[in-house]
Order: sequence, then structure tokens, then C-alpha cells
Amino acid sequence: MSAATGSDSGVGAALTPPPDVASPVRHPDAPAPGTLLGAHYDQCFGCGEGQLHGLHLEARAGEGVTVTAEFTVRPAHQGAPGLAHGGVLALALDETLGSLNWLLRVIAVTGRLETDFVRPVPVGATLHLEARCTGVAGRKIYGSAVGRIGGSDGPVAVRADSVFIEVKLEHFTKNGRPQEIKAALADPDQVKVARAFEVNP
Ligand SMILES: CCCCCCCCCCCCCC(=O)SCCNC(=O)CCNC(=O)[C@H](O)C(C)(C)COP(=O)(O)OP(=O)(O)OC[C@H]1O[C@@H](n2cnc3c(N)ncnc32)[C@H](O)[C@@H]1OP(=O)(O)O
Repeated sequence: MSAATGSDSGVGAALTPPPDVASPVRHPDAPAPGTLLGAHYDQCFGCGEGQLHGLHLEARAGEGVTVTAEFTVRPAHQGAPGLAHGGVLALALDETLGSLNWLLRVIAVTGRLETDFVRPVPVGATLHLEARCTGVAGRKIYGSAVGRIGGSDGPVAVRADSVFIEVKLEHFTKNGRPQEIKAALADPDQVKVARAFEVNP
């Protein structure tokens, strides 16, 4: 069997929700639409303020299970001269899609992320992102996101479909480096602890 068809390849794990998929249910304690969600973890490369060259992406709760986010491309994010690296743009989509889990109040990690790069994104541009949860099937959380440039109604530069997989807290405590796990759990602000692991407080 070739690597591309092996059981670890992810091939066949469709990004389209099954026809009988359950509609996502916004958690009753989810932040009101318009609320800035803030960094889920200070050291997150996507949203953390403690990461000098990180994206510092700012996500806001939307209606239902949707979020909007903004990220301004800085010189540290280049791939080609003057243009954002594709991996950085995929990260912006991943991070925005991951923020949906806070509205569902589940802990989940990215299982699959398929990205279309539609237009080049220059340094200095702000990417306006919108993500929505398209369904929940067991532990699988389906999502879709777009990123626009030139304004929130500007042309689409990137888009992605994703499947996040719900995990237990042990996913992090067993696999993460102990010093960071210990520090995150020791934070006296329990909302911060909950957010660091995107867990129901
Ligand atoms: C301090 C640190 C804080 C961190 C906070 C994080 C918050 C997040 C913030 C956001 C930050 C940004 C986000 C990040 O950067 S998250 C970081 C990047 N992601 C990861 O590191 C995940 C690594 N992968 C794994 O750990 C495992 O493979 C997981 C946990 C995903 C599944 O292994 P597990 O053994 O548990 O699952 P299972 O085999 O029983 O399958 C269960 C179901 O799932 C389906 N399935 C499985 N894999 C895939 C796949 N790839 N595509 C599609 N579907 C898949 C599977 O078919 C089955 O479906 P069904 O048969 O039930 O229908």
C-alpha cells in the first residue's frame, strides 16, 4: 500500500459534513456576539501576546457559532519578498477556526485543514477572517473559513475547510511539555486556564 493510501494519510476523511450532521449548538455561556475573545494562551503563535513574531490574531464572537478575526501581516511573516508565507496564512485560518470551539465549549484540535490560496497577501495587509461551524458529528467538528483583504467585504484571498476532533484535557497533559502545562494550570485566573485548554470551566 502506498503512503498516500495508508490509514495514517487522512485520505478519505471528508471535509464535507455528513448529510445527517447535527447543527452546532452555541453554548449558553458563550461570549455575546461582538465580544473580543482575547488570546486563548499567551504563548500561542496564532493569538498569544507573548509571542514576539506571532500573528497576534484577534478573534471576536459572532452570531450562532461564527467568529470574525483580523491579522495584519508583518515583515516576520514573509515567504516571498513582501508577501505573506502560505503557512502563516493557513495558521491564521486554523486559529480562527479553532476559536469556534470556545463558542461550543469543547476542547478540540485540528485534524484536517484544507486551504485554498486565492490571492497573494502583501506585508502590511490586514486579513479579515470569518469562520463558521458547519456541523458536529460525534467528536468531529466541521468548519469553514475565508480571509479577505482590503476590508471585511474585500476579495477573498484565502479560504479553508476543517475538521477539528474533540479531545480530553489529557491530550495536552500527556503530550505537552510538562513545564508549560504546569504553568498554564497554575494560573489563578480559572477562565484563562479554561481558555488555554478550551475547556468547559
Ligand atoms: C497549553 C496548551 C494549550 C492548547 C490549547 C488548544 C486549544 C485549541 C486552540 C486552537 C489552536 C489551533 C489548532 C491547532 O493548532 S491544534 C494542533 C494541531 N493538531 C494536532 O496536533 C492533532 C494531532 N492529532 C492527534 O492528536 C490525533 O490524530 C487526533 C486527536 C486528532 C485523533 O486521534 P484519536 O485517536 O483521538 O481519534 P480517532 O482515531 O479515535 O478518531 C475519532 C474520529 O475523528 C476522525 N478523525 C481522526 N483524525 C482525523 C483527521 N485527521 N481528519 C479527519 N477526521 C479525523 C476519525 O475518522 C473518527 O471519526 P468517526 O470514526 O468517529 O466518525
